[in-house]
Amino acid sequence: MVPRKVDYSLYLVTDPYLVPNGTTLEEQVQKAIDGGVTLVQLREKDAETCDFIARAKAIQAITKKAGVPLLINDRVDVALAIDADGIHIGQEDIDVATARKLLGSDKIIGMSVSYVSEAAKAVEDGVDYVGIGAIYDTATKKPKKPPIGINGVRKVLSYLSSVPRYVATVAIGSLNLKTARNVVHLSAVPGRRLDGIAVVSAITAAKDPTAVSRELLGLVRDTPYWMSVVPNRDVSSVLAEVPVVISKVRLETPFVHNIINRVATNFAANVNLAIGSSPAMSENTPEFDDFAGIPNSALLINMGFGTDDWVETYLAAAGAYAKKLRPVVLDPVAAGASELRKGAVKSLLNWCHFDIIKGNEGEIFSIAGEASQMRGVDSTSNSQLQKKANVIEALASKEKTIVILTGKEDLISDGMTTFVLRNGHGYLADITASGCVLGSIVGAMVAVSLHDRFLAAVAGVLLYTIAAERAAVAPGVRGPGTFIGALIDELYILSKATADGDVSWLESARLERYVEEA
Ligand SMILES: Nc1ncnc2c1ncn2[C@@H]1O[C@H](COP(=O)(O)OP(=O)(O)OP(=O)(O)O)[C@@H](O)[C@H]1O
Ligand SMILES: Cc1ncsc1CCO
Ligand SMILES: [Mg+2]
Repeated sequence: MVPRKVDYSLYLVTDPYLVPNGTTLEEQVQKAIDGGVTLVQLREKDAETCDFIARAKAIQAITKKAGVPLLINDRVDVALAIDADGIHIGQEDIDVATARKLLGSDKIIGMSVSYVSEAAKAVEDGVDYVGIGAIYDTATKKPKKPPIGINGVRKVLSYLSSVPRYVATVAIGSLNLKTARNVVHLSAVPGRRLDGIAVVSAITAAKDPTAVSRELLGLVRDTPYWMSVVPNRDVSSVLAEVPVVISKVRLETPFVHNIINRVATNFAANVNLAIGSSPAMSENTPEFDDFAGIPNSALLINMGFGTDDWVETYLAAAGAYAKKLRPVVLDPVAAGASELRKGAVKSLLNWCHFDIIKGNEGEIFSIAGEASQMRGVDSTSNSQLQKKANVIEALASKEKTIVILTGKEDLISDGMTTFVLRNGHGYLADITASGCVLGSIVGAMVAVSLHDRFLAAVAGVLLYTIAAERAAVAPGVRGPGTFIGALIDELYILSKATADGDVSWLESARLERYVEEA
């Protein structure tokens, strides 16, 4: 028999304990289907068999009317009793061969998997789909295994792309409005992406399951802006747009939420004001949703200080901005300097998407898994340009991000185009937090230039490094101390001049497109 075509895009998995007071599971399922749920799994871990079957019949009346398939969790007998469309089984449940024999070839059989080895077994046994997870820590089910994150999904998808038979995939485990978009689109590997997401609490416990379902379906189906890269960018056309971005910051006063270390806090806040953006420094989780909801907001995560709960704070913040479809910049300060930092960056890249990642050579190489000479928070520069360019192109492609690698020369890549920028002044390496502050400037730029993050990065670096050149020779500047004040002044002067239409300062821009020598 030809397998039926199932739409896995938005797969509701029910949990009777999560239904809000004053409503019923049946009502929640109906509302979820009204919002676009494409597949339903009835999960009743504690129900008596007679109650399970009664409820299954009630749910089936709803799903049948809508033409949505209904699967039963774990219980082949219940599935047979109501002639459901299939079952979902876990690693410790009935084996696939027995289930298939009982159900027949035209029923859907799905299985939970966490690793490639489990996926391989499930494929061999003949399942129709695998539920990959748990992606995040999930409150709805006690995790038996550590959550696998976006990288775990990538591994299973890569494996499945090499299998001749098409086995469908959904991700499961804390998929919600904050996480779904990143998981679906960031986990994609060449030739293969998730068919959908399985959602438990975000829909079952929702006050408005229709609205949540509709929004989740959009996140699954709509390709986010960060999946597409403009090919063949040339210096002159990017340069022509730089003043537009810098002016927009001054005119629109974007809100830049900095989660930043105490060394850099005051400097970064003043620099934001100098270029016309509106800074807020906060690590207070309960206000993140409000901040993310401010129009033209952007988030900078600067992991300068390692506190006990830092990763949780960063994840909460990145999630809040992801939900509002607002940009997030990562400054992985001293990313390779300690095991703690290596682990933190790894977690962040496994759970979140970043629009821009900015770091010095040591930091970026560490994230990319490349050896470098880095020690402490200082960068070194003994890699060849080519090596740097190759590393950041690969990192940008993989993470669907823009990478800025700072140093005497700054390199910026979107994975396809790489620019080398040669402005700046040695004083920038003699003061603390010069890199941190650049991260905050780039946050302001990307807040007004979401559709072109590469341009935002170029605009931020040019404004900052040319301001530094001018500050270094400004009257009264004698060294790093006086330089800091002059740098803030020059950022203010150049930003205002640009908004007033005077862009002559950009004539000193020294940048070129990096082209690998044959
Ligand atoms: N020797 C230099 N000459 C010119 N510009 C420089 C030089 N060193 C750094 N810069 C500039 O300083 C800025 C910060 O880059 P850098 O690589 O020093 O960051 P960082 O080491 O992460 O800084 P920090 O950790 O102090 O915040 C960039 O804009 C870069 O272009
Ligand atoms: C010096 C220092 N220590 C932690 S963060 C920071 C600022 C520069 O990265
Ligand atoms: Mg430095």
